[in-house]
Amino acid sequence: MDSISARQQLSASKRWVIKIGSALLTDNGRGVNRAAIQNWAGQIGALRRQGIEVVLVSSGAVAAGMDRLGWRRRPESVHQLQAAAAVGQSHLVQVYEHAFGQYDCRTAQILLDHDDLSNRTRYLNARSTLKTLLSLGAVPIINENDTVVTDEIRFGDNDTLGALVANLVEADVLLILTDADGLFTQDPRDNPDAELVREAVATDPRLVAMAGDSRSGLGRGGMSTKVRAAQLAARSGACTVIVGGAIDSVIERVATGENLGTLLLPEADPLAARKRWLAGQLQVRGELVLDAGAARALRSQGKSLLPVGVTAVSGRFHRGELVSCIGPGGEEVARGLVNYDSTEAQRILGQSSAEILELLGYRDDDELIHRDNLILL
Ligand SMILES: Nc1ncnc2c1ncn2[C@@H]1O[C@H](COP(=O)(O)OP(=O)(O)O)[C@@H](O)[C@H]1O
Ligand SMILES: N[C@@H](CCC(=O)OP(=O)(O)O)C(=O)O
Repeated sequence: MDSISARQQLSASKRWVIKIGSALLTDNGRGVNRAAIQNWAGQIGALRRQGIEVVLVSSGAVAAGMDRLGWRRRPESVHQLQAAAAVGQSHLVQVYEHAFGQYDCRTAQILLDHDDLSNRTRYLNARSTLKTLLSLGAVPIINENDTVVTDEIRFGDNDTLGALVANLVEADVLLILTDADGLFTQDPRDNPDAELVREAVATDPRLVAMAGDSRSGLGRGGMSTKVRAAQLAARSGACTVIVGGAIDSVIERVATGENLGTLLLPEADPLAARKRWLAGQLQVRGELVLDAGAARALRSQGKSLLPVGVTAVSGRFHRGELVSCIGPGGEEVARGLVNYDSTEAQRILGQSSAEILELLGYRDDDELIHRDNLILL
């Protein structure tokens, strides 16, 4: 993929995770930077009006708490860090709520820990809640649940959390806003000759060697966790952009395809990467039996699965879960994320999509499974 088409693809994307780091948010430790938050909220509001959904992953709780408690240096003790996070987090979300309120955007606070994403039930719950919030037009604001995590269950840095959230909500883009203009060939603070990497494949092993640690004393990961986050995000097909959050109108400009910061791309075609990730990630919750025409439409015509081509439904599943599509001869044809739950699927099977509204009283999608969410086997 060349640079122009990859950048243009950003402008066509529909769901972004935006991660904002501590150094940027707290203006290097001088309390929460309200003006910057106000500015990003305005830009995110503009994205939403263009139809792009945004999930925010915001750091800054510890740094904001330290400022409020009058602490100059980041404490060593876990309990002091947790206390600072508790003080800072409530202040942080209050600033966000006020800022987004100016643009008629609702916000929602979500605090996650590692268990929430590794435990199957909690993972699916988190995913459904986030998707529901997005469908309600709210901007979820996520941070690690610092006050309860222990070292064993810590994500450790919000770059990783941002990438896992991008996987969770199947985002197209992970935008990491930081205090450097992007990934440089060496840490630009020590090396004035370091050059900005404009674009690379996320898994390129040279990137990890370029990326160093954090210097601010506020941020945790530095560039190395950002590169690793891009690799994680690429697994579900997301592009990552690492860019300076203080650049004028940065979010809107990246969204128009402007060549800012560092673009890190998934290796394969993003859709193929995402489908591979889906296949490995999720458990099959049920089965749809297809008639011969539907099996052919999926296999050879690259079509979506419509209810009219389904003859039977088994298992209990929710909207968004993975189901298996079985051909009329009993062979597995495909797997995909289903748009209706098992009860709804029972009621609309064999019917044309035009009947969905009458049968269910509402119609979310015409397809039972959209072809973008289908993996042929
Ligand atoms: N190769 C590199 N390119 C750019 N920045 C780098 C590089 N290596 C290390 N860094 C450092 O990473 C810092 C950003 O990471 P960090 O302090 O964790 O920020 P954040 O709080 O936004 O996560 C930069 O300020 C920079 O000093
Ligand atoms: N959960 C922590 C985040 C720490 C962290 O990862 O910071 P950063 O490297 O600036 O994104 C906080 O809110 O302070």
